[in-house]
Amino acid sequence: MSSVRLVDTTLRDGSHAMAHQFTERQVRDTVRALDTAGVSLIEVSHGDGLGGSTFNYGFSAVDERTLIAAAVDEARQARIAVLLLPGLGTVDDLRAAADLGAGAVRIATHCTEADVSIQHFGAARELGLETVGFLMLSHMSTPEQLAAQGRIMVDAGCQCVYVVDSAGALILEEAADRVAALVAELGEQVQVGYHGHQNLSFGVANSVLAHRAGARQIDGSLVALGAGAGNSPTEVLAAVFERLGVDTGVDKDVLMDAAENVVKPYITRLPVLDRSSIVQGFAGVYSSFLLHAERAAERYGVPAHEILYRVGERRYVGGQEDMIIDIAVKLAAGREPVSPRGSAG
Ligand SMILES: CC[C@H](O)CC(=O)C(=O)O
Ligand SMILES: [Mn+2]
Repeated sequence: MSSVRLVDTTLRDGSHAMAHQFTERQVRDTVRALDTAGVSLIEVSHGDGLGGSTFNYGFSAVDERTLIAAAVDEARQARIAVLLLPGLGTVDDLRAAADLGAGAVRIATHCTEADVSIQHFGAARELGLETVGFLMLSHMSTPEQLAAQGRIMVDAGCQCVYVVDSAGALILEEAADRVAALVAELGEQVQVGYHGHQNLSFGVANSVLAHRAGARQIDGSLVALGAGAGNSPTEVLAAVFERLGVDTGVDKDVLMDAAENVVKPYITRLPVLDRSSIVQGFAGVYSSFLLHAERAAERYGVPAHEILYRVGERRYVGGQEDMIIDIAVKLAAGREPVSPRGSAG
């Protein structure tokens, strides 16, 4: 029987959808439920990773170190992972997380910038952490380019490289081909993972194809709680892989219970497939830009989906959140033509 490891990111990618307002009680309850279900890796951090609580990205309600410590305290079998974006989080942040008991780090770079992670992978291995590399906005690179970037991460100490569909833009073989290229490049040496978003509704289907192409770690979030239209729902991934006879080691019924009774009651904004999130998938926009665009839209009286179309055209990447304001200001001043396509609905 083939197998796959389901990794849960409710408490990290879900932080975007919760505007980074997770409480310690929510984190404890969610970790306990995921741990009981048998999920072996649970990610907990500000949505933008260690050190993300800033004016640019949004302040956390509770210091992420308090949340990481609470997660470690609740987990019986699961390992707690943190996310780190080099340049935002530092090696000192990583040391602090390891001191709190985090056992894994996922180091995320734009899909063409793997070299900025080299120092961080080295430090993580010295700290004895499990290491994962995130190649974000993977739709912007060809399979071959991604494979070359994955090689850089692996040579630096990464044990699993992820195809990260940050924009929820990949459709079926576009996801599978990227996974297959990484598997071909990295061989048996390390694993390959897949992180999907639901903006075009392909999160789960792409995850199945990613597994068939050789991915051995797949991300999900309970109730799909995550940026944009959310992530592939962990409880659905568990049910689908069970139907396909793929061993996940998790109990889907416990996960469904956690989704219904633990996570759904605290969600302030359910992930939805609306015009803005569909435009994100269509135009290839970083999912975490959604709330930033909605806030700018309200402040400057312009449509959020128009802002997102412009962001897609300019291929902005994580860290360029301020450009969302720039576009909104220009749209409001009539200095950005509103495309017929964008205003049709
Ligand atoms: C800001 C980091 C980002 O949310 C990582 C991620 O989950 C993605 O790129 O999809
Ligand atoms: Mn994501």
